[in-house]
Amino acid sequence: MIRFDNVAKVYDDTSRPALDGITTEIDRGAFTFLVGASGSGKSTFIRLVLKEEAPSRGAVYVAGQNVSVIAPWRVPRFRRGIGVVFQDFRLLPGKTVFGNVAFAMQVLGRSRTAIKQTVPAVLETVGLRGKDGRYPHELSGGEQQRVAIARAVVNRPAILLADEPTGNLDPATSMDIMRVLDRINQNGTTVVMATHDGLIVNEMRRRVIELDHGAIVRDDAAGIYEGAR
Ligand SMILES: Nc1ncnc2c1ncn2[C@@H]1O[C@H](COP(=O)(O)OP(=O)(O)OP(=O)(O)O)[C@@H](O)[C@H]1O
Repeated sequence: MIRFDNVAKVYDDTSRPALDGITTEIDRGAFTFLVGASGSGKSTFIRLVLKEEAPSRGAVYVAGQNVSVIAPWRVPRFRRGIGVVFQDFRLLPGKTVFGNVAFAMQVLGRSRTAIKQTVPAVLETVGLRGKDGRYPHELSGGEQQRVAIARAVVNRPAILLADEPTGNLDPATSMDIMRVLDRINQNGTTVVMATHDGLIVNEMRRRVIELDHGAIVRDDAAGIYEGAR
């Protein structure tokens, strides 16, 4: 589903590569943790999958396609196949829970009927039944992240990328969010989650790819993470 073939990334204004010779493959339907200390390259990995950055060397393939050769006018359609969740939720403050999730369908021109059918079902999946009329400031952090996840998956992307999705949440709330991500993965979505939270990684027992200074230093099928080296 996602393949990195000897990928290096050097940002223009730095000399040290953010990613340095990464070769790895993530299967369709897998749940994969990307771990490592701050600055190890996790977010860069995610940005390359999204074609927000271009590799300086090597190639990134998503669903068999080399992302470097996707024409600019095709990039929006390419990104529609990928849901993204961030640490800071990034909800629209002036829209309700329903409105935030519906907006992701509206921008694709989906019908009102489709939106009315789909949004409640997705809110149910993330555990937000009954909260559809609330505004983001009326929700806990965990609930806001559930809205962000609902918005990311409402158009049924093949891949969900989560960059430190539990970074602003307490341990119990973080585990609730992990159960939501796990459910989405069970429904067939390939999930890649960047984190430095060893507690979560050790609880979930999924594949762990560990980065250190832009290189893969460990890749375990049902790994644990002791924390940053
Ligand atoms: N836009 C940029 N321009 C220049 N250098 C960058 C840019 N983005 C990241 N870097 C550098 O690339 C390296 C990897 O950063 P990256 O954000 O991918 O790491 P990370 O593992 O996601 O860290 P964090 O957990 O702190 O988000 C770091 O040295 C960082 O300073």
